[in-house]
Amino acid sequence: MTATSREVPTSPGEARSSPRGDRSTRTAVATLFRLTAGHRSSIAVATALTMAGSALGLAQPLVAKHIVDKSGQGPLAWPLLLLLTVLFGAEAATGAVGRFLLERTGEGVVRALRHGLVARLLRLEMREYDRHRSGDLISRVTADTTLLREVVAQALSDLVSGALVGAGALVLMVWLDPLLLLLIALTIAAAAGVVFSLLKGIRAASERMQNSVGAICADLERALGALPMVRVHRAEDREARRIGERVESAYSAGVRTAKLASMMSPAVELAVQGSFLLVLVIGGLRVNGRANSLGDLVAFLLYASYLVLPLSSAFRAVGLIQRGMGAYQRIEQVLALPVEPAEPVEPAEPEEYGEYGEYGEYGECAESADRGQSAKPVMRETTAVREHPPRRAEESGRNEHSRRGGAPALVLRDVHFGYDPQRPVLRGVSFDVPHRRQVALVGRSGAGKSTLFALVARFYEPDAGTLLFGGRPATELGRAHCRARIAVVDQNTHVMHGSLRDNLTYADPDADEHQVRRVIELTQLEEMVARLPGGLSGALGERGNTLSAGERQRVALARALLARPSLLLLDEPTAHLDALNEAALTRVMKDVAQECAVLVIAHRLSTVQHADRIVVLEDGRTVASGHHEELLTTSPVYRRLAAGQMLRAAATTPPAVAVRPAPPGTQ
Ligand SMILES: Nc1ncnc2c1ncn2[C@@H]1O[C@H](COP(=O)(O)OP(=O)(O)OP(=O)(O)O)[C@@H](O)[C@H]1O
Repeated sequence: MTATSREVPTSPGEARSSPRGDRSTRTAVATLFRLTAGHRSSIAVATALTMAGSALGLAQPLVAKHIVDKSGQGPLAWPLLLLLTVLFGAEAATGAVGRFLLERTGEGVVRALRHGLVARLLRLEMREYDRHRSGDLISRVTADTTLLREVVAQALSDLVSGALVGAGALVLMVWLDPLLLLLIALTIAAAAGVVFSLLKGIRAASERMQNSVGAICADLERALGALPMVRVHRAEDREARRIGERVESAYSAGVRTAKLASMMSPAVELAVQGSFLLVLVIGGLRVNGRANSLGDLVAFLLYASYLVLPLSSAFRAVGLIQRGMGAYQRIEQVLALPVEPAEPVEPAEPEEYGEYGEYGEYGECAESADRGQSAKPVMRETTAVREHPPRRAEESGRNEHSRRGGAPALVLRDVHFGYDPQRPVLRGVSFDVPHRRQVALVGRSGAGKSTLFALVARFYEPDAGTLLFGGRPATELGRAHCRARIAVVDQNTHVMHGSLRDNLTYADPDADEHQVRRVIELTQLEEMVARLPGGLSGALGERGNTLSAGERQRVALARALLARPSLLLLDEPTAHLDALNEAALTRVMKDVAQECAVLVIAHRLSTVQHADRIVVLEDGRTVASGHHEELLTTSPVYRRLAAGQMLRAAATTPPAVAVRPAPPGTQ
């Protein structure tokens, strides 16, 4: 079974139609069996073994009865004793194998759930990550499944073996002494009443406990993710208190679960001991009155233990299942979250492949560029990237076709969007990003520039309007194809724990050494690589926090270049750089823009001055577009931006003090 198969709801609609709100034990047991749908053969074998074990166990009292009855009449019946030993050994062996199979089933159920959860968590609709705390989501894959594993492994075997042995014992007890059985049944019914009255509380407490554990993970992640800020503001105690409250809440929910579960124990004990007492007293009286033999009493007592003990473990199993259902409910909530819908895989199109190979012909295009770019950097990149092989041999031929085809790399037509439908962020954005051009996006903070990037990356879908990639509607191309065309370097440059090489080749794991070295050279990371212990194989810390912000940004840019996108999205890539590095990177970007389309969010005059076109965003609308000088005269909004704080002057001098950047998340 996989977690995304029919057994667990995979969409909100399915989840709504599932009996999630129904908290009855019957539903819980039904859920447990539903979860084991892919393990039916193992369960069947385990059940057969358990039945065999039960039969072997049930035969023992009969043999014991004969041994007792015969011992009064003559010498000890050795063959019967031997038979009893064999029966006991065989029962133990079959029981052990059966139990192992059931426990393995429990592990299998949890494995499938974890696979399903991980697959789902990585594919949720972007809005869901805005709505949920990642620490809590992670705890559902770890803490909740761990609890469920214990429940499934233990409760399933207790339920199956308990039900089988109990049923067998019941039949034989009816045959031996129906009256005694009735008395036992009444005692058990009383215990069952107590147990079932406690189940709802156990489930609620367990759910509260798992929620608190999720909150602990989320709050701890919040604090560790912003540790420098926590330290600087001396908030360790405050954070510890905050997380401590969650710990207390988990503790009290755990204690309540334990209290309710332990209240079950006396009820179950009472049923067990009461049953034995009843059998002993009433059965003893009947032996005295010669209604039954002593052997009958011994056999009945043994059967009573076979009935009562498994039933008591079945009661405990039901309690355990309710605890597990608290955890499962949390798992099910995640499995019901909407994921990005699957889209049909588009057949390969000439335009598409052409664009991917373009860095391979960097130099050639630079030479044919008609915009009078400065020769020096272009020449440098000519040699640099000519050695960079196209991804496919046939691509270069298609490149020409695509370039002459001429559809812009990206077109936005009257795009509207709001994270919340009541609060639109984009209210009519239209512009083109032609191939081999650099378009700068400027606007005040909150104007919607990053939101636009999120739409281009298809993290969200526009409420209205159209996005076209290479002349084709984004919806027609499919998300994967749109994303394969782009690379993004944003302000939160994502550097992951792992080696520098892993980080650089993330988009293209098959990139060869030469290609990696070239992008390192392009982004001027050589010095950093030489300094890093282990060089390219050197480990970067969690979120790349062993690097400076500028280094992280250049690593992200190198990774983007290695991906050879047809559209490069840059969010002020020079933001963390000093004047020297800024100038170098600006040159690189200019050259990159000769081979692919570049859309750059700009906060600096130096960035916009190098752009082929500037698009001005104001209140979610494109209000002007053109060249820097042109806009200075035609657009009051742009003039304000350029004159005011929004477009910071190019850094002509490096910052006086190199500030060690805080890890991402604190920025
Ligand atoms: N995930 C989100 N959920 C809800 N609202 C959001 C989300 N991201 C951004 N917003 C809101 O959308 C608006 C536009 O934000 P956006 O980040 O696109 O602006 P921006 O132009 O990139 O700003 P800046 O220049 O400061 O980075 C803001 O009002 C912001 O609060």
